[in-house]
Order: sequence, then structure tokens, then C-alpha cells
Amino acid sequence: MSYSKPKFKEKYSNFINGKFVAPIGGEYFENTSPIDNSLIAKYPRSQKEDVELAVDAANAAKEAWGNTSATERAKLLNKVADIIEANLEEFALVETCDNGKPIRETLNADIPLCVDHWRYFAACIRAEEGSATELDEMTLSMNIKEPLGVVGQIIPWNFPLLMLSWKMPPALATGNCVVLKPAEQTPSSATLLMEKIADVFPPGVVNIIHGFGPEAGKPLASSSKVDKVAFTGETTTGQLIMQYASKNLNPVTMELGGKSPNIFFNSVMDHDDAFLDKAIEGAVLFAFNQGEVCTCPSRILVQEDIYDKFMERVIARTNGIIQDNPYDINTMVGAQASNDQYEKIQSYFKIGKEEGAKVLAGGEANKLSGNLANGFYIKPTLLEGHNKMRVFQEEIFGPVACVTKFKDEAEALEIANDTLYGLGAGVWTRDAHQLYQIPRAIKAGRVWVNCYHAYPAHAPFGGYKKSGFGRENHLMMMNHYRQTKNMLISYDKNKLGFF
Ligand SMILES: NC(=O)c1ccc[n+]([C@@H]2O[C@H](COP(=O)([O-])OP(=O)(O)OC[C@H]3O[C@@H](n4cnc5c(N)ncnc54)[C@H](O)[C@@H]3O)[C@@H](O)[C@H]2O)c1
Ligand SMILES: CC1=C(/C=C/C(C)=C/C=C/C(C)=C\C=O)C(C)(C)CCC1
Repeated sequence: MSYSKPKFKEKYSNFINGKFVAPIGGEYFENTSPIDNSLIAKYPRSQKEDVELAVDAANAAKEAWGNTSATERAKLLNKVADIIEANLEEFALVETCDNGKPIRETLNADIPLCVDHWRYFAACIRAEEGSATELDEMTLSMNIKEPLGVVGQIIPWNFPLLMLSWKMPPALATGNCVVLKPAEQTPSSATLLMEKIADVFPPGVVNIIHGFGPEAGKPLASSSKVDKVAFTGETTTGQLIMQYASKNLNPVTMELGGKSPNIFFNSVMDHDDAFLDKAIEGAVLFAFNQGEVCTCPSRILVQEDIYDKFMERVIARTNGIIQDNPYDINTMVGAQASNDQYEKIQSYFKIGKEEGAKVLAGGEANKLSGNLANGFYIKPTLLEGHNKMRVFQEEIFGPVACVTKFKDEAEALEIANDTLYGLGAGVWTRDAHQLYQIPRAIKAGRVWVNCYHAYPAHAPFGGYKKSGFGRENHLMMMNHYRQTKNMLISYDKNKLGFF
């Protein structure tokens, strides 16, 4: 079964104060589909004054929204979930067109996960309880969680609607108003969502500003009328955003890059069974979503005594991955999100070869036929080498895994932790000791054990080291969007203090 490119209008607007608003300067940029490099539509090239309009609208709405009941907020979040679910195929097609990832993934992972995140935070906010302590028989200390006010959110292009759905629901559930800037490469699904939910929230509660990082993202992160900045993207951009936000002493959360190790101990090959098949699938997950995943298992570490046999199967499986038209339901790997990515990945092939890395699979662009010849396809690639090489250390953000051997647990850990990043990691073993001790010793915010690439809403996700700080998902992240008011109440008619 195959789908085709969805229909778009010629141009779109920002969403500010409950309305679609043209950019004040009247400038637009052209957004193209990486599947065939065809034009999708024009989107606002917003500037500081557009951002200010959105931030002012959010400020005007924050008092009333912050005072709505948890029940009311939950009802509206659930309504958004219902709307996305009812239009799942349309959202999936738009996401595939904009990002280049296969429809198989957007239909089965991206969009269903979005629905679940909106529902999860609708439920969390109703299940919330505060705390009160009797400090002595006449004094009560009461902790009340209050919203921060207006939150600026800046997201990347690799999971456009899912990143929005990771960020917006907890901010809204906790009573904040939001101004969100999608990535300029993938503005379409956020716009479609605003079209579908335009009347759901009171005006000003949800605002979307399109445009480029330095022109629209910087004024948002720098605004003195914003109370918090939440960012997902590259580590170097995160460093800039922190500088902007620090001028206002604004809190930030940072979800940044990664170079995640995926470690295979020799016991995975003890039996030729379903578990071994699962481990092989776990090793080739580097290729899916075109490797444009922050947690992409981009370093494969294999114990030396199983290396040859294990890699023989991994290479065969990698060469069997179907890369074709992303609108075709059988396609497993689609197009890279942009020409910039396409070129960056190929430059790393050159770097890897110069460093002496051996190409075990792929290692080049994939020239597809017809319209797809204009798109940005890279063959799933395995590079063999050692952990000091740049291809092992730098985030390539493509369907590329760098493979190396280790002798024992100590060496596996040394290689795994020899990275600036600490976002994700995978550990594959049948050994009961290793499956606890190794993940405990890995310096990363999420370690998958005998699985990979699972993102349940109720498990906290985030980075160690240069992969960022703060967490996404899980009810604990609601605290990133609120502050604690302590009320210290004396019931004593005579005494001034309680000490
Ligand atoms: N840790 C996570 O949860 C997570 C999730 C997804 C992606 N990522 C990371 O995101 C990166 C890929 O995304 P990307 O290329 O879109 O990242 P990016 O940093 O280039 O852009 C992300 C967003 O920041 C904006 N931006 C760029 N420069 C800016 C500036 N000076 N001021 C304000 N905003 C600015 C962009 O317009 C975009 O909206 C990878 O490094 C990946 O690992 C991390
Ligand atoms: C990449 C594969 C899948 C999906 C992975 C997902 C949904 C990753 C999400 C990552 C996020 C939100 C953050 C970092 O970028 C499956 C599970 C659909 C299939 C295998 C490959």
C-alpha cells in the first residue's frame, strides 16, 4: 500500500492569540519535502516583533489560565488527544512529507505517541496532590505548586509533532501559557495541529511562531517577558540558548545531542533463538528514522569472542533493510530531513575513511529513481574502527553506526563512557549480573536493557553530561514548569513565631 503527498495551502501563518496571523514584516520562507525536494508551502519568516506579539498574548492570558481548575485543563488536553487521534492518518502523512521519515513510523509510532503524551499529562494533573506539614500544633506549612507563567519552547525537526507533544502538555497542564517555535525544516504538523485545535484553548494560551533560530528563536529565548525556556536540539545551540535566558535569570531545560553506545555481551550468542534475533534487530535500530534520533544507537560495541559471527548477521540484516519511497508502507528507512543533513553525513563518510574506518555496509548515498532521485537518501551504514575516531565521537545524526570490539566488562564500560554525551545506551546480555551492574555504571540518562527505542510517557527521559539536564516525560517533569509557594500559617493567637 502506498500513500501520496498530502495537499497544502500556498502559505501559512503564525498562530497568535487564538488566530492565524501573518508575519508583521510580510516575509516567508519556502519549506520543501526531503522525499523529492518538492515545495510544500511558504511559512512565516518571523522576527522579534512577531515573537513579542505572541509573548504579549501569552502574558495577557496567563492569569486566567493559571487559575483554571485541573479538571478543566485536563478536559482540554484530552480534547487535543482526541483530535490528533481522529486525524491520525492526516498528521502522519504531513509528518512524513515534511521530515522524510517513512509513513510506517509516523502511523505507528510518532503520532500514536503524541496522543498518549497529551492524555498522560491530562491524567497526571488530576492525580496531583500537594503537601502540608504540621510544624507544631499551632503551625502549618503548606506547599502549593504555582505555574511559572509564560514558557518559550524551541524544538528540532526530527520528531516535529512528538517534540511538541512532549513539551506542550506538561506546560499547559501545570497552568502555563506557551509560545513554541517549531524547527524551520518541519513547520507543517504544528500548523496542522493549530488548525484543528484553534478553538480548544482560550486565546493566548497556545501560540506558534515560525521562523529561523537566530531570527525567531533567539528573541523568544531572550525575552524578559518569558518565565522559562525549554529547548531540544543541538548541544551548541543549547549553549547559546542558556546564554540568552541567563540575562533574565530564567530557568532552562536542555534536551541535547547524543552518541549512544549499544553493547552486546557474548551471552547473546549462547543460543540461536528468539532472543538472539531480537538482539540483532536491536543492533540495526541505528538505521531507523534515518538515524535522526537523539538516542540513535550510533556506537555498536561487541564482545570480541562473538564479534565475527554476530557482525555477519548484523551486516546481512543491515543490507536487507528496505529503503524506498517513504509513502510506501513497506519502507523501513526514508529520506534524511534536509540537504544539509545529507551533505553532513556524506562528509563524515569521507572523514571516517580518512581516519581508517572500514565500511562494512553502505557508506554512500542511495540514488533512488523517478522524483525520488531529487530526495536525500543515505544507505544504512556500518563503519568499523575505534572509539578515538571522530566518527565515534561526533554526532553524525544519520543512519550510521560505528562498530568496535571489547574484551571484557571493564573495557566495554571504558569505551561506552568515553564520550562527551550521556543521553541513551543499550545493554544486551543473558547474564543476570551484567544486566544490572553495567547499566548502573553507564553515565547516561536512559539505559535500555535487552530492548531499545521505547519511549513510554511515564518513564523519565533526559541527558547526563553534554546531553543536557532536566527531564521530559513522567509526572516528575511537571516540576520543571512550576514553582513552589510555601504558606506558613500560625493558628496561635498569642505567639509571633513558633521557635
Ligand atoms: N535530547 C533530546 O531529547 C533530543 C531530541 C531530539 C533531538 N535532539 C537533538 O537535536 C539535534 C537535531 O536537531 P536540530 O538540527 O533541529 O537542532 P538545532 O539546535 O539546530 O535546532 C533546534 C531548534 O533550535 C532553533 N535554533 C537554532 N539556532 C538558534 C538560536 N541561535 N537561537 C534560538 N533558537 C535556535 C532551530 O530553529 C530549531 O527550532 C541533534 O543534536 C539531536 O541530538 C535531542
Ligand atoms: C527509531 C525507531 C522507532 C521510534 C523511535 C522513537 C519514537 C524515538 C523518539 C525519540 C525522541 C522523541 C527523542 C529523540 O530524538 C520505532 C520504535 C518506531 C521503531 C524502530 C526505530
